Amino acid sequence: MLNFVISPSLKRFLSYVKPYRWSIIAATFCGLLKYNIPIIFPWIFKDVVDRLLSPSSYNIVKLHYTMLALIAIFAFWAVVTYLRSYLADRTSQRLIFDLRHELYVHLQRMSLSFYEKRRVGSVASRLLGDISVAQNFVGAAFTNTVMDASSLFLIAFLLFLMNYKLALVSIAIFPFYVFLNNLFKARIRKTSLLAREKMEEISGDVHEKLSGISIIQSYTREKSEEKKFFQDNREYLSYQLENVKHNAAAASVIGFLTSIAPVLVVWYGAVQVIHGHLTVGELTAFYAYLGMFYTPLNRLTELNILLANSQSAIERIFEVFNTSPEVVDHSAARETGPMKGEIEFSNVYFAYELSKIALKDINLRIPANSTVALVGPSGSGKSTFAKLIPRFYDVSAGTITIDGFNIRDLKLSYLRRKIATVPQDPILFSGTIYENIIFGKPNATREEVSLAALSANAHNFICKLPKGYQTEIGEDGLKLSGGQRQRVALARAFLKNAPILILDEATSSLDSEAENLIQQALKRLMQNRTTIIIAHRLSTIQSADIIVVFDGGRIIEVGSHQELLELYGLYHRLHEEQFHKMFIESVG
Ligand SMILES: Nc1ncnc2c1ncn2[C@@H]1O[C@H](COP(=O)(O)OP(=O)(O)OP(=O)(O)O)[C@@H](O)[C@H]1O
Repeated sequence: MLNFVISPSLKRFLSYVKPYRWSIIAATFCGLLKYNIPIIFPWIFKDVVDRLLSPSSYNIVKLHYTMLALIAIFAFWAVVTYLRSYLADRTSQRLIFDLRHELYVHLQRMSLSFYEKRRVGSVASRLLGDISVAQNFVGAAFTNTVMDASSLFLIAFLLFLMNYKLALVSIAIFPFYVFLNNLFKARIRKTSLLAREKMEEISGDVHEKLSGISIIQSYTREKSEEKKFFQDNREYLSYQLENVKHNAAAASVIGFLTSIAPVLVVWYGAVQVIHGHLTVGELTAFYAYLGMFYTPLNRLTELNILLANSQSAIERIFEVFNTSPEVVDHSAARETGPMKGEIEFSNVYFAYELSKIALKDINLRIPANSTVALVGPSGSGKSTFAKLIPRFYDVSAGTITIDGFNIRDLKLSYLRRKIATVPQDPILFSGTIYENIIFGKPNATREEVSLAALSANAHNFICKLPKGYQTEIGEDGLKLSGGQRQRVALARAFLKNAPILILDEATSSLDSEAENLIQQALKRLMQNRTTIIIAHRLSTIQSADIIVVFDGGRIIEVGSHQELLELYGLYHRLHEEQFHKMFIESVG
């Protein structure tokens, strides 16, 4: 009935279970008592009935003692029941806690490439959903199997002990029961799986479409979206209806079998009583045991599904655990004290995938405290170049040094502490504005936070908010404008005060006042540090010390604005195009 293989993931899962083995053994032992103690009752009931029916052996004092003893036994049963549930559930909850914690720690260390290959929702579902499903493995495999198998065995033994012919009659139904039960379960499982997969697809879709509702409305796609949802929903309905059909059939067929089993017992048993081969007490006990047979039998037949589900959850969890971060510290990685910020790329090549090289033969020296602007057509490699500096990816060939040290020889935490990144569309987390700014330096004082906000031109707008720095932002809080978000992000970078700044210029255009405030803040932020700007608008970077022009993953021009214009190359062309566009926009 049970079929599971000990895969490497399962082995690793079991290593998490190991510290709790004594609790699991104790829970299993209590479970054995919990499920087997009640089996005493029909046996005693049989004696009581038989003695009552034969007044010669009637002993009222013995009856009282027996019943009192039974109450005491059931009081003990209550204690082991408590212990069984408490120990088993406590163990599995602690196990989930350990696993979830370790998985989260592992996820935090995973390299960017890991997240780029997966949907965040699916990673989160492993952290939250799969771990809970895996928990069943402990309950089902370790405790239920032993408990249920032992009570089945004990009941069958008692039945045969009382009357082997009646025992054979009573279990004659079970092979059919197990066969039909498995048959229906397999069908129900198949349709439930299809339904669950469909629902996953639908919820992914709904999530995506509702987040992008403005696009749907502006392209007036409501009707076609409605139609697509209707089709998906109908497909889901058809799986569910199929399921309903199987469930109903299973309830009727299985119900029929479980109802006729006692009828057969009473029928054949009554004949045996009439012929004097069986006492009434024994028949009553038979009847009661038959009822007790179904609970463990049912659970054992369901165990396969439970084990299959929890095993696939375990595989999914350990698939993440078994993926190691690509970018890691080597054993001799070190910190080197204050950083000046001179960056040098030497013969750097980089490919996200083997077949496609994103950066080719990059050689560039960026002096400390200079401002370097990266320009070039979309997809030419600017962002990739910037991502290599904090080692979000490791170079495929060549070296990158900072102050003469290969960045691979520096501790990752040290390297990243020395680099502040301001992305195009800054990410602010749910929480207060204060918490968002202090993200840049968790031990900063209030004065440092306000100073950073002042430098980022954010202090004034924050003070005007109803709760100032303590205003909640994010999903349930205040929605900040694009410009305000950027200034909060700049305040974060001011607070971090790192010697290297990587700035991905925002592409979305802001009104001129917001733009001015940001430009002023940026000028301040760029002072006295090495700044790398991924530029999308050439107008803002003319004063950069070095402009680097990328095309097709190569650096094709390097120089100041004036020098590059005089080259009449790609920069000149891009510059002409942008100014032409701006001119058309301003007159049109
Ligand atoms: N995570 C990734 N996985 C695979 N390929 C990628 C990834 N990110 C970028 N690329 C590819 O690498 C090349 C360089 O992309 P990159 O983002 O560096 O260009 P870019 O110059 O910054 O472009 P843009 O100005 O549009 O942001 C492109 O061909 C792009 O398709």
